[in-house]
Parts: sequence; C-alpha cells; structure tokens
Amino acid sequence: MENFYESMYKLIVETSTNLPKDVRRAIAAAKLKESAGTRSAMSLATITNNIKMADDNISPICQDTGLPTFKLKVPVGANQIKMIEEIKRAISQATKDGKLRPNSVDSITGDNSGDNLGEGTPVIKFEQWEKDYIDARLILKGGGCENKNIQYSLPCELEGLGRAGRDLDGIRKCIMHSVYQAQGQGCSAGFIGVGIGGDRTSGYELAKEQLFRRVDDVNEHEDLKKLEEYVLEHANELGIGTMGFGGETTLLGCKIGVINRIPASFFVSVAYNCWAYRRLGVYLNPETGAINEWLYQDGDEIDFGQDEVAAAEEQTKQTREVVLEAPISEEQIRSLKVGDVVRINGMMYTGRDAIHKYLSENDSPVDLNGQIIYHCGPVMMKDKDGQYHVKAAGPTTSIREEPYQGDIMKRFGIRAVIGKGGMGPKTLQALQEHGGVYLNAIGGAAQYYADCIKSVEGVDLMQFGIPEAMWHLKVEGFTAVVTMDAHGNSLHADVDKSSLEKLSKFKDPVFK
Ligand SMILES: O=C(O)C[C@H](O)C(=O)O
Ligand code: SF4
Repeated sequence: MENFYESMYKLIVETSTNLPKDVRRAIAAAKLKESAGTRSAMSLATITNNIKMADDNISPICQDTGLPTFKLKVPVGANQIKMIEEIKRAISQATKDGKLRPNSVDSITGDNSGDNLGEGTPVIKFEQWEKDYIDARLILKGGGCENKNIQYSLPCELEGLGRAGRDLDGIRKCIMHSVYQAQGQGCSAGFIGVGIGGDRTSGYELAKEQLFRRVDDVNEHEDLKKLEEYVLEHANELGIGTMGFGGETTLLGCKIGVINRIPASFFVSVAYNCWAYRRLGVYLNPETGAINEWLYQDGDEIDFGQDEVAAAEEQTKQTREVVLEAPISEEQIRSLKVGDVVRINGMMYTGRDAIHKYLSENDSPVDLNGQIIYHCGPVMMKDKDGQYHVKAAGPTTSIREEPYQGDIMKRFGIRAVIGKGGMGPKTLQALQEHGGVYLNAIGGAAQYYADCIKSVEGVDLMQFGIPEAMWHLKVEGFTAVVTMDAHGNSLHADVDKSSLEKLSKFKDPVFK
C-alpha cells in the first residue's frame, strides 16, 4: 500500500479544488436558464468564475471544507487500521497546505485542533466487498448546507402544503417543503439527497448516501424515478433562485433512496448540499493503493472560461452601483436601497459565531465605528515571515448571528454587515433604527473574494482559531448586493413570502 497516502492526499486536494464534471454540467445548464441582467444570473456568473479560479489556483472552491467524510469499499482482508492512519496523515497535510480549512472544533471548549483531526473527525466508513479493488469516495459538505438538512416524521402538518400523510404523496410534500425551508441559506442552487424510511440515524445516512450518486443517473425504482423528476421540475418553480435572490434555478439535483421502517416510524430525511457539491471518488489498486480511475469525471469538460468575469461585470453595470469605503456615514448608508450593488474598498473586519458572542459580552479590540463586519471564516496560510495570506474567503450564513447582530451594530456603530442568506426581523429593525445595511455576498465564491482581499492588516482573538478569529482585511472591488436596507426592506423576507405562496400551489395530491 505504498501509494495509498499519496492517493488519499490527491483525492482530498481534488475534491476541495476541482468541482466534479457532473456537477459542472448541472451548473452550466442552470446558467442557460437565467436571463441576463438578473441578480441570479450575476450570482451564477460569479459562481462559475469562482470554479474556474479554484481550478487555476488549486485552492478551495469554498472556504468551508466541511467535515471530511470518507466511504471506502475494500476487499476482504484489507488493513483498515493502516488506511485510517494514512487518511488522517493526508488530512493533516492537506490542512497544512491550505487545501482544507482547520475545521475540527472541540464542542465544549471551542478549541480548534488546527489539523482537522479530533474526536469524530474525519468521518471514515468502511464496507467490505467481494471485488478486487478499493472504491474510495470523499465528500466535503460544508456547514451552511448541513444546517439546512431536515427530517420529517409522518404524518405531519407542513406550512403551505397542509397534511403530509404516510404515502408517496406525503413524501412528495415533505421534499418540496425541504427545498422551500432551505431558501438561499444553503447556497442555492442546491442538490438534495432524500432517505425514505429507516430510523432517525439510518434515514439521514441513506439521504447522504444519495449524494454519492451521479447527478445524471436515473433511479431504478419506478416510483422514485417519477418523484425525482417531479421534484426537480417543480422545486424550480418556487422562485427562490441562486442565493435566494429569486430566479429560475433553485434545485440542481434530487436523488431519493428507500429502506424499510418499523411500524411506528415513518421518516423522510433530506440532506441538502450547496452548489459547491464537492464529492469525488477513486478506484484503487488494493496492493499498492495507487489510483486506477477517477469517478464522476467522465464526459465533456466544462471549462468555465475567463469570459465569466467579463459577463459578471457586464451584468453588474446594469444595476445601480455604489462605492463604499469605511468609515461610512449614517447618511450614506440610508441612501442605499435593496437591489443596489456595492463595491467595497478599504478595510473590513471578519466576525462570525464566536466573535458575535464575544462582542455581546466584551469590548471590541478595534474601533468598529462606521466599519464593516464580514461574516466569514477564511482559509489562511502563514508565510516564513509570519505574514498571513488569504487562501479562500467567502461569506458564511448570517442568520446564526440574528440574536446578536442588531445590538452589536448599535453598540459599536457598525454600519454594514456582509454575509449570505439574509437575516431576520430583529436585525431588519435595528438596521432601520440605527442606519445600517445588510450586504449579500455570493456564498461559496471563496476564490473570487480572496482575490479582492489585497492584504491582511492584522488579527485579533486568535484564541478562537483561524475560522473564528477577527481578521482585519484590506479589500479592493469587493462586490455585494444590498438585500436588507435601512428603510425596512428585505429581499429575503420578500422571497420567503412569495416562495411560500408558490409552494402552496403544490398542495393537491399528485401521487395517489
Ligand atoms: O463555515 C463557513 O465558512 C460557511 C458555512 O459553510 C456556511 O454555509 O455558513
Ligand atoms: S458557504 Fe455555501 S458553498 Fe460554502 S460550504 Fe457553506 S453552504 Fe456550501
């Protein structure tokens, strides 16, 4: 097994940096459907540009490289203990090399292990089989989309859809609802894996297993095939769109599996995956561990070319564009409206979960008056001289900061927050009272935003670990869209409301 370590290292790096071809094809098809000039089209252009940049830079497509999950099928007698050791070594090295973000956090103390190793991380699952080669697959599923997974226990009442009973039609309603409830927060357009049956654990297992299917495969189960086609067609009529901006493409794939259940339980489990659907696989020689074949990578190459940048820029030109540079005045902020595109130059400070909690109880290490907070947990690398460099830096889901955001903005005089997926009524009210805006950046576009960051000027609160520290970033041409303004408008609330109305059109029985 002299090549096994190297093969696992390659699998990790490729999965993090090179989006599989079947996923690229789905994104390319979605792009054709969005009309030019819309916010969704602009976001998709940024996404495809980002995919291309990750290819070129061999850097993470999205900064959140998830909880690495390996699934291996091995011939009888293969040494699994040795394989686990080598996988862990490869994970640790890939983290050192900036291909994975240090993501393993002690759930009680909050300490980041720094190398992606720790109790329960990575996840490595083995199965034995009679074949004479190893099938090794890896999925890097980020936290934002993971948080949008949902499990239904039938029968249940669903908003917009009424009762979902213990039959195929009840299942249909749950799946449609799962797409609605995710809105743009899991970086839509997304993919879903659905598990019908099992218990709470095996149901989710089955749902996640579906994410290892090819995007373009066809379900062998006749009813499930019909259900997959139905969901894919109609979920795209919900009008949620890329990043929840509204638009034609909300869902890029739907895969459904079924297992038996016990009489009292009837679960429908849904695993939501963002557009940054990073899963790859390899067939390995069982003696040497060398790679014989890559999976999901056959078929036409979709190379999202450099014209994506020009297209994205062209599209932003059609919208009102405002340049912002901190410190920002209240007057300037109040002049912004939902739909405006802003280009930010100068300083911004990252702050996510740990920082928001910290700022609610402590003073800020820097003066945040008139400043911009970026909900972001970057991938950083330190050079020989101790200088940090940004390797990937897209936004994180903002709604988690809802309990803190409004108060913190008022207390420290923060004028703008950047994130993705939008925030709730408490923040909206604070924006209005205090004079603030919420800016939506394109989730997953970690290379695109890393490129806008010209230097790391400092860092505070490093005790929270790299993703959670407060990074002082100097940016140029950092583009985002105003989706919540100081006049009480929220694009997120509007899209939620209109998509709920659309969802209710799917109330009547379809599968008898
Ligand atoms: O943790 C992150 O950087 C992002 C996360 O995956 C999210 O979608 O919120
Ligand atoms: S930020 Fe978006 S694209 Fe990245 S892992 Fe989270 S949900 Fe996926």
